[in-house]
Amino acid sequence: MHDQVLDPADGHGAACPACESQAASEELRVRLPSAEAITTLGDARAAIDGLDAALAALLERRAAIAAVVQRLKPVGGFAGRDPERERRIVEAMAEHAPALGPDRLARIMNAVIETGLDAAADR
Ligand SMILES: C=C(O[C@@H]1C=C(C(=O)O)C=C[C@H]1O)C(=O)O
Repeated sequence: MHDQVLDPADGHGAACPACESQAASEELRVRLPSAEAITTLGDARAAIDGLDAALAALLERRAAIAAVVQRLKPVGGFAGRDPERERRIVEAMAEHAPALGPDRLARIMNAVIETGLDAAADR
């Protein structure tokens, strides 16, 4: 098992003020269990439950921030969908998830982005 800290500013060159401000951000520490170290069904499910709890928190936070983007853009919501921005998001994510690769990540992120736009419409 190992911990890994992902800095959102990495690879972007520009710092994120909301990430740097202690008052405006929280940290989520996530244990990243190694698949090779897991040998039982119970342990595998426990590891998945831990990762899913972190994923849920990240997805909810992402949706809230995507909703802010929709309010700030000249045309928000589904009408303001930006395929080029979405392609760059997937490309950047693929660097962190080479085993999934850009095609699978694109499918995942399409669902994440569409669900976020749907949730933003309720805000
Ligand atoms: C958030 C934006 O709006 C839409 C939603 C996106 C997202 O959830 O990441 C990405 C691109 C757009 O389709 C944006 O333009 O940055």
